[in-house]
Amino acid sequence: MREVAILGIGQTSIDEHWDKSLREIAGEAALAALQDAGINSVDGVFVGNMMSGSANRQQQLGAFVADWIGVRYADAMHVESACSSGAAAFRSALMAVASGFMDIALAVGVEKMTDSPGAEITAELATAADADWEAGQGLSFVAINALIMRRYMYEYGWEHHHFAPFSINAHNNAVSNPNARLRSPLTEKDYLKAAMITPPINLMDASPVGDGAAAAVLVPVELLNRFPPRPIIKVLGAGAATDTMAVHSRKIPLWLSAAEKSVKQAYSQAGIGPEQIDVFELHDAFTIMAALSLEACGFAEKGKGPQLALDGEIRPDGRIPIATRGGLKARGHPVGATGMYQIVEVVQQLRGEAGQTQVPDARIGMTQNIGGSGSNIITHIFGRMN
Ligand SMILES: CC(=O)SCCNC(=O)CCNC(=O)[C@H](O)C(C)(C)COP(=O)(O)OP(=O)(O)OC[C@H]1O[C@@H](n2cnc3c(N)ncnc32)[C@H](O)[C@@H]1OP(=O)(O)O
Repeated sequence: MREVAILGIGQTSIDEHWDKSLREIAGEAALAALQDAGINSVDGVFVGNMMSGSANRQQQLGAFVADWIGVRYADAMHVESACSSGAAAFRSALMAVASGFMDIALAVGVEKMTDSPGAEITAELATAADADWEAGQGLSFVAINALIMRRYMYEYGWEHHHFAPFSINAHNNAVSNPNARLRSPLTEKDYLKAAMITPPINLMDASPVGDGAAAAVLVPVELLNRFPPRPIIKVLGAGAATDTMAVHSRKIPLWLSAAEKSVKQAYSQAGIGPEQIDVFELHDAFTIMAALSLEACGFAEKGKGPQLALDGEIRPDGRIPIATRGGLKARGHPVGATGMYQIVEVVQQLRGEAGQTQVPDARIGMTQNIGGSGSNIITHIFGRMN
């Protein structure tokens, strides 16, 4: 396998982009990544997306995006893995470049959710759950996560207000991110008085829907000397694992086994452990998911995730900074694009380009993108080499 580096990154703002089509959003991020890389053609295009078939009546996003950005005769494909489609596209591009199948690959994550009315978005999102045993019984993603959070609070003795620091950290970090969906700071009082959606999850525990795209260009490290000098950000480790589709089939519903398995693969490839991670963009689609992800990745003991947040250790100056550009909670969660936003943001941190929420001396960063309720989890670790 060849070592792989990130040559360029690009992203759009996350918003209700009524003025832009699916192809325009994807193209904006892809062309920004090519421009950042200083190139105008690639060998392969991998496009992560979850719901364009139903929300935008458009499939075949590999050819669709390649055509729009003027890349002809490339190897191009659409990669779908629910909310982890973005990381799945990156992983596909990584395998193609690492194996030598291609030299330059473009990974794009795109989602244009707000073409659908709210009730339809909820139903489209629920296609990532088990159709027979969850969605078909009327469970939305908010409801599934509410059941998990309620059980977690009961088992480990936490109360709702103990989850506030996850949301406050995310919202406060998003204020200085020009691409974030929600850019207002948040206080504990705001968190506590937010509208209840599905108890115990209120509006400030949930990520918002939105439209956006993010992209990255991957090249083998051995070819970097063809390009002008730049900060070298290398992929140090990658892992992926699945779990049962329905949460009720799991022996331990409060433990993200797929996160544990995928992160172990990534740590092992990188030759490091959680103590070496300087910044972690995790999948805080709901505050409970942030707690579970921190535990499964070795940053907190089982049932103790909220303590890290209460102690301030998740802030940019803390032990394990998370959601440094707003996370899914406030940067936004255009589902199939989210995994690529996480990667772009970690690259920004390692390049020292994260502005007011820059993590001091960040050298190693990790991303973790969750599909379904933990049924498909993809982890990547990146390192700054110069
Ligand atoms: C594995 C996984 O990733 S699963 C996760 C998949 N994603 C989800 O399930 C999405 C969860 N979120 C949602 O479904 C929706 O955002 C909801 C239900 C929380 C809110 O939706 P709606 O009630 O339709 O909100 P609506 O779009 O009408 O917005 C109303 C206001 O709330 C704000 N808002 C909407 N969502 C959020 C949010 N999550 N946090 C904070 N503010 C929000 C809007 O900006 C708007 O503000 P304004 O009145 O100042 O303009």
